[in-house]
Amino acid sequence: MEKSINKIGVLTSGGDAPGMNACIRAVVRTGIYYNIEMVGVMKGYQGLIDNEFIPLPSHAVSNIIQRGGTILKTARCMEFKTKEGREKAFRNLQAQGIDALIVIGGDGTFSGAEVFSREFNVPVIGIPGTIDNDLFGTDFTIGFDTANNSVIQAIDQIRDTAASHNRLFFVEVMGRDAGVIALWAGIAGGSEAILIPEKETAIESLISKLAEGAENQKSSSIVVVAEGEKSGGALKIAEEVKRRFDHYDTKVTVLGHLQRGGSPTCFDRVLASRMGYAAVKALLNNVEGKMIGMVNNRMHFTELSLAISRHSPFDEELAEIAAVLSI
Ligand SMILES: Nc1ncnc2c1ncn2[C@@H]1O[C@H](COP(=O)(O)OP(=O)(O)O)[C@@H](O)[C@H]1O
Ligand SMILES: O=P(O)(O)OC[C@H]1O[C@](O)(COP(=O)(O)O)[C@@H](O)[C@@H]1O
Ligand SMILES: [Mg+2]
Repeated sequence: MEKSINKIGVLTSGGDAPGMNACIRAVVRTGIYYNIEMVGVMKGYQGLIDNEFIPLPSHAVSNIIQRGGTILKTARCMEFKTKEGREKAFRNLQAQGIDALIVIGGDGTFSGAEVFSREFNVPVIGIPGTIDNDLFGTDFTIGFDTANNSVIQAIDQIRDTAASHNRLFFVEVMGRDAGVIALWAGIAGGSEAILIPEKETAIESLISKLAEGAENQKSSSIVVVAEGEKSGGALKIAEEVKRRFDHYDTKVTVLGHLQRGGSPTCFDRVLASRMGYAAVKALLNNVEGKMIGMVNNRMHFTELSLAISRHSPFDEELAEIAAVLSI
C-alpha cells in the first residue's frame, strides 16, 4: 500500500560538505511547494536520538545557498550504531509525526539509513554529501568540486613559493579511504606525482621520477598525497625521500579542514539543488530506500544497500593521464 507523505524530516550527517546548505534549501523549498510540512533534525542522527527538531518554513532557508557548512549541524553519532539508539530515534520520529526522512551524508550515513529504514519501515532517501566523491552510484558528490577548488588554490600558492626556492613540496589532502580529491586536484594543480590509497606507493620510482624532473630543468616539484595513502602519509614519505634525496629542500603542507569549508561552487550549488528537488519528488512518488546520484548528467537512483556495498570504481584513465602529463 502506498504511504501518504505529509511531513518530511531532513538531516545532515558525517563530515560536512560545501553545498549541504544549498541541498537543505532545495529539499525544504520543494517540499513546501508540494504542500509538505518540512522539519529539520539537528546534528544528524544525534538529533534524532536527542529529540532535536526544528520547523523549516521557507524563510528558514533564505540566504544559505552560498554558505559552506550546514545550518542543521552534523555529527558522527556512535549511539545510532546500536539498536537501542535507533529505537529511541524511531520513537522521537513517530512523536513528531514525521513520515519520511531525507539524509544528506556519506557512506556511513547511508549505512545508518539503510538499517534504520529496514528495522522500522521508514521511507528514506539518501543524498550524497561528502567532499570525498567515493560513493558508488553517482559521478559526483556534493562538496567535491568546492573542495577541489580550495585544494588547487592552495597548490597554486604553494607552487609560487616552491618555484622561488627550488623546493619539493608534499601536499596532503583529505580522503581517508579514497584518493579522488588527490587525483583531481593533483591533475588540476599540475603535480609531479599523486599518492593515493588505491595504489601502492613505490618510493623508488617516486625518487627516480623526481630526479628525472630535476634533470629536465623542473625548478620545483609538488607531490599530492591523500590522507589515507597506505605507506604512512605525507610526513613519513617526505622524511623517507629527504633521507634518500638529501640535496632537495623538502617541505610538507597538510591542508586539513580548510578543504571542507568555503562557499560552494556553482557546480555544487546546482548539483545540490537538483538532488534535493529529486529526493522530495522521489518520496512523493513512493520511491524509498535509495540514494540519489548523478550519472551522465541525469538523476539516477541506486539501492542504499548497493550504494554502501562498494566504493565508486577507481578511474584508471585519470591516473594514467596524471602519470603522462607529469613527465
Ligand atoms: N553501520 C552503521 N549503522 C548505523 N549507523 C551508522 C553506521 N555507520 C555509520 N552510521 C551513522 O552515520 C554517521 C555518519 O557516518 P560517517 O562514516 O561518520 O560519515 P559519512 O556519512 O560522511 O561517511 C555515523 O556517525 C553513525 O551515526
Ligand atoms: O573531520 P573529521 O571527523 O576528522 O573527519 C575527517 C574526514 O572527513 C572527510 O573530510 C569526509 O569524510 P566523510 O564524508 O566520510 O565524513 C574525509 O576526507 C576525512 O578523512
Ligand atoms: Mg564516509
